[in-house]
Amino acid sequence: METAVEVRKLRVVRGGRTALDDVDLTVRAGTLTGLLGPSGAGKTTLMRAILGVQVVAGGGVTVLGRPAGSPELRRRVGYVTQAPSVYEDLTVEENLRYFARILGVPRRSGAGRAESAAHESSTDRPPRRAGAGGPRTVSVDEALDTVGLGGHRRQMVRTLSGGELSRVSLATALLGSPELLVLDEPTVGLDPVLRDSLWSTFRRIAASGTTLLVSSHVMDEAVRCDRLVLLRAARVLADTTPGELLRSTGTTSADEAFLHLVRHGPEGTR
Ligand SMILES: Nc1ncnc2c1ncn2[C@@H]1O[C@H](COP(=O)(O)OP(=O)(O)OP(=O)(O)O)[C@@H](O)[C@H]1O
Repeated sequence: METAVEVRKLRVVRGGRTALDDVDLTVRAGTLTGLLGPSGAGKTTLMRAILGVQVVAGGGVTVLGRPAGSPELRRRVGYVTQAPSVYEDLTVEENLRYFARILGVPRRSGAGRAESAAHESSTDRPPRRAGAGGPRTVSVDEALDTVGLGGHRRQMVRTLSGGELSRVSLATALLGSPELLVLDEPTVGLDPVLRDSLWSTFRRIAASGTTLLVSSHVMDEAVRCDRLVLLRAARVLADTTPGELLRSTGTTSADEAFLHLVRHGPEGTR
């Protein structure tokens, strides 16, 4: 399988503190990878390095076959930070149309710069990934449907709930039809029902072939991922699958598994 992100011997120092230390990581294309770890573990720093906006002290990051931060990756990689990046005094649809115009994305489905998928329904399919036919454009309608905000399109952003607001930011990132989507703690502060619904959205997006890297400090979200990378104190504690994590630690929840790894180290797994 193709590699979307390759991190080798990455070392980052921020404000005199080692934020990442000798980090190796491979993210395979088309997978949903969870980046988990406690506050301060280095998750945001690693994401920033993948985006190419982090000064690094050693090692390197390759994204979609190019050095992280290469100009040509700008359209191919989407990033949603913890801070909402949409305009409060516009409606949901106005925000999306605004960002679509900047990106040169058409309003309607399938009519973009890409050739493919002109007949895809906008309601039951997530945005599709670039295939042999070249990059495909995700329309405003498709992005709204994918995040389940079709019914809120005329609502002012400032009146949305926290979960809806997160999903507007996610929808704007989908517009560029990124091959890699990097989401920094998208479920923080949301209730379990909303978190569950967002994770279902991530799974749908991944099923369409997009690579997702999603950070969280809620360990139990780990089970929704194809792969898990556990960070602790600037280092990778484990790079595994949810099933293997539980099996190797002899635990029944991701929280317990993490505690087991902290106490006994990766070598202490059964
Ligand atoms: N500008 C900075 N100056 C000094 N230290 C910093 C700076 N930015 C980050 N750090 C430190 O680097 C370490 C990693 O931070 P990072 O934001 O990557 O953690 P995180 O895992 O994303 O945490 P959280 O879950 O709380 O967002 C932390 O110890 C943090 O205090």
